[in-house]
Amino acid sequence: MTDAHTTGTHGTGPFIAAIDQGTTSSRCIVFDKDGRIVSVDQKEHEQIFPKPGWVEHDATEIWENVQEVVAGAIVKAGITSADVKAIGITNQRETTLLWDKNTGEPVHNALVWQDTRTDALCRELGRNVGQDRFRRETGLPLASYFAGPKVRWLLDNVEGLRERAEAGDILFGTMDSWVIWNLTGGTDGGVHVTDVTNASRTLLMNLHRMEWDEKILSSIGIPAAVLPEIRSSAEVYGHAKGGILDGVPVASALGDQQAALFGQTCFAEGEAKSTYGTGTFMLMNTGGTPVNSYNGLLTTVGYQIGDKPPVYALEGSIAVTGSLVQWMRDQMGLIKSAAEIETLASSVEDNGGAYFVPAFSGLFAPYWRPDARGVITGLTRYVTKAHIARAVLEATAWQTREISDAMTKDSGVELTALKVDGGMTSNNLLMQTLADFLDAPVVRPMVAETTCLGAAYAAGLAVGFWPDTDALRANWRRAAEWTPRMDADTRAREYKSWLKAVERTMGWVEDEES
Ligand SMILES: Nc1ncnc2c1ncn2[C@@H]1O[C@H](COP(=O)(O)OP(=O)(O)O)[C@@H](O)[C@H]1O
Ligand SMILES: O=P(O)(O)OC[C@H](O)CO
Repeated sequence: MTDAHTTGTHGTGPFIAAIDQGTTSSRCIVFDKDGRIVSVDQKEHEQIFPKPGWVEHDATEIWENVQEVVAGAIVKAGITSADVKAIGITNQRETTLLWDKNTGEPVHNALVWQDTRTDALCRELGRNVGQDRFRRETGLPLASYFAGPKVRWLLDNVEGLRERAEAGDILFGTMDSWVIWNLTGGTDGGVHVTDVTNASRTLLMNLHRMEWDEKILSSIGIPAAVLPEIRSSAEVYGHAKGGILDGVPVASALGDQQAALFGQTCFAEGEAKSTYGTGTFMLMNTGGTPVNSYNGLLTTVGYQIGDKPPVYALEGSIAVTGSLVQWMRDQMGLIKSAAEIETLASSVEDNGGAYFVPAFSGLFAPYWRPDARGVITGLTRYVTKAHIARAVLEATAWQTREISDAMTKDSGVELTALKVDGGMTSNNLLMQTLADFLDAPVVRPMVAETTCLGAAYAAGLAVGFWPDTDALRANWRRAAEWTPRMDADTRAREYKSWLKAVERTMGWVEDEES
């Protein structure tokens, strides 16, 4: 089951270049008209952990890496800017940066989506403003995951910053805004924009009006002067200035999970995808109206193509999945590579009674409990590292099952099949376990790089490279499928044990500690 990517030119073009500014790395992929990969370049950046729970990125390093991978991908493809019809942008969402618009210098490292330093601030806002108000206007629960409280933290903690922000010298952006501003000239006329999908993750955008919500801005304490203009996900925002793609239109921006929804061509209501990387994010297209969640999901914008109405989505976000495998490798030393977890887990028949709930940053969907911490339960002397490896993989599958259940309750749509992508989908045992726990088929497309593909598709639509979404659908091809094999009794018994293990994580962190 290999993915059909190759490197080297497909025909003579033209092409679309997509930049994915992700949590652990930045990459650029060049696609041809059939949505096939022509070339890839990728570079990791440093993860900075100044204190427990704090996670930062150096945005200057990120912008340097972006320029490097763009040049790398173009050179590997053996093409020039004249062959590239548009650039699409996709990005890790929520990661928050403030920079000086006169110098282009970040005022502080970016605060990454996993960073929990705003937990106490969120509790305070919840008491003063009320949880319901945020849910109603923005579709999101008040949580440290989102950008708005991170902006407030920076304004409160970087000396003199609030005055500079109020004077109009400071710009806020998630990574899409930072990359687009720099790409289009930076201090020399760079455009300061974001798209509706990224804006829908800030806790600051009114989900019904697609505008910054003035009342929420004033209750969090963020001056409007720092905010980017909110635009659709597929339109020309400006043109690259300087660099290897000088003059090429910058024509899309989508948060990475929404880009994957787009790349998986989930254009019809009820279609869903789940992306298995550092964390896991399942999104379901819910059409033209936002669906309120009563079961711990997020209501978010799926995409908006130019001046067409926005398409909404329900999202279940899981903070720790692939990063648990990394933890087994780097912190525990139980495996040497991420792929080895499959070999180890396959050496036993089952989990030996052990369950691993990786609530390392609290629990995200459907619980939203910052006070939860990780547990391994059911331990006896019988349990070996192979059983733990199995429990690690099962944790990802059970968390997906919980989200899928919540989605069915909120949307009324029963999952008939799940489209998957991301680094963890190369693990066959995990994919089989997922099909077993969901009791539904799991399918993976030929081009597993759906995040970049989605950004490329949106940019291509904006410049007429592809005529419409039907043309994109025609490119989707199945590479692999896993069908359920587990009997219903075993599934029900195991699910019950999993839910019991989840209960054990709650309330570990006392209020004053977090
Ligand atoms: N064979 C595998 N089995 C389980 N997990 C894997 C495997 N290969 C990669 N991973 C995990 O997938 C993640 C990388 O996937 P990727 O989609 O590149 O993530 P991201 O885009 O979030 O950086 C890592 O956390 C890694 O531990
Ligand atoms: O960069 P990724 O793939 O880890 O995705 C991160 C998400 O966008 C966080 O919401």
